Amino acid sequence: MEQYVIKGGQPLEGEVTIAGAKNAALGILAAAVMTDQEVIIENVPNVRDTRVLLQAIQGIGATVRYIDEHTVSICGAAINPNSDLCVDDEFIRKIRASYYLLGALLGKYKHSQVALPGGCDIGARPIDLHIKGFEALGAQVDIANGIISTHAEELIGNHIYMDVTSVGATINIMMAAALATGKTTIENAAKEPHIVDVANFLNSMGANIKGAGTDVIRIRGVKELHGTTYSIIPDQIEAGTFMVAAAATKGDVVIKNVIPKHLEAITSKLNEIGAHVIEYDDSVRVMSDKRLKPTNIKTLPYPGFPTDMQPQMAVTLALSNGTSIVTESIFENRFKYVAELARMGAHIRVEGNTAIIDGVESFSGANVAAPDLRAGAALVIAALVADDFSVISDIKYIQRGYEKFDEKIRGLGGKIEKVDTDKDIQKFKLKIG
Ligand SMILES: CC(=O)N[C@H]1[C@@H](OP(=O)(O)OP(=O)(O)OC[C@H]2O[C@@H](n3ccc(=O)[nH]c3=O)[C@H](O)[C@@H]2O)O[C@H](CO)[C@@H](O)[C@@H]1O
Ligand SMILES: C=C(OP(=O)(O)O)C(=O)O
Repeated sequence: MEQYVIKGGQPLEGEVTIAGAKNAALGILAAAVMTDQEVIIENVPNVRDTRVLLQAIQGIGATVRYIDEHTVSICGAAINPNSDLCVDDEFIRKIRASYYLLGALLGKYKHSQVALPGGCDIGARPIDLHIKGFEALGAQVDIANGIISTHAEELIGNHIYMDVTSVGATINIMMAAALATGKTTIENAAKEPHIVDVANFLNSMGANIKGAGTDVIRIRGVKELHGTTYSIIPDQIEAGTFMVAAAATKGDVVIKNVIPKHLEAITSKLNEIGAHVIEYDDSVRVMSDKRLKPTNIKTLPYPGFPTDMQPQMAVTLALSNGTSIVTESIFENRFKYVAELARMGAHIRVEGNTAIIDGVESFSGANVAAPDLRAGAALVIAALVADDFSVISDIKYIQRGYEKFDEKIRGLGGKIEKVDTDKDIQKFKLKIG
């Protein structure tokens, strides 16, 4: 089983290039099957979730071809509309974004079947808003034997109000409505950068979507979509993770291929706690040379502080010179890293959706397990700061969303290696000393 072994204490220094956004890629790859023409998608992050989704897309009959490591060609022409279009296997059940195939296939073929989604175990994660959205467009939705099925004679545009802001439901409804008859309005839509990216992608295929990035999205259905070439935006969360890692290790890192506007919530918190962030056109530089200050954080939908950055920032605050309060308002089970971090000497108390963090001067290396994707990344940051060696197991979660994470950290001087066996761990320890 792959693990990371890390020797902490080295400030991260140098330059790192950020991959395409996982959460935009997942929507865009699914939406690519909505035309029979070839779609070429550039800047696709080569992570486990995108590979699993591409396999599923191939599984329903589409032609999928890697042009290079980050460029994928998808052609839906060979999909048989009369097949059951059923997407289900042990891998697809583990990812969240499998549900985008529900909206994409429903829009194009007026029916779809997908296994109930998985994704990180960070809360109950219901899909009622997706279902209500499809039903509002005239689809019948059923769940049986772990499969969600949709079916419609015709999809008809409607006015949809979402009582909870949901990234997934906004994207799913947008995809289905793009090929519905008439006009759909989504009110209280999510505004994350990946919503805008999926909308821009669909528009580049001939869809008519306006207002993405605001809380009212208006979609005028079109008869069909056509092929396109499209480049995915940089990953806001991967960039934020390296920003926080630079600050936590008292390093100096230039993070390249980013959209600084998407990072504002993270930049402003890092500046507030005493790190120094400089923004350039498509990069940011994060520097820190002293112990950081505490602060309070509340996760919120974009443009608020992203829940996907909460664990990484909490690790940084756990090393600050005071008490911080972190409130998680999106997912009810996103503090699972706290027990692991305690093994490294962190002082964090969780009460409901709040973590009270009393900063400590340093962490000590420990053997810990990644409970989910971002918590895993947070534990890597903690290990990069800790005295001595740490071993992080269950890195399969981290690999869901970070491309070449260990390689990129090594490029910044971090002492990390991906290993398989205890013998490899001993070898690393002897090498690093
Ligand atoms: C693949 C992907 O893009 N995942 C991201 C997406 O997840 P995901 O799309 O699952 O997250 P949502 O934005 O839908 O969830 C936000 C909140 O709405 C609730 N909700 C959601 C749908 C629904 O039908 N009913 C309902 O009550 C959820 O339980 C949660 O409390 O956005 C999250 C919030 O930014 C991120 O943490 C995830 O990284
Ligand atoms: C929670 C995440 O992903 P998913 O929604 O795919 O589980 C994430 O990217 O942090």
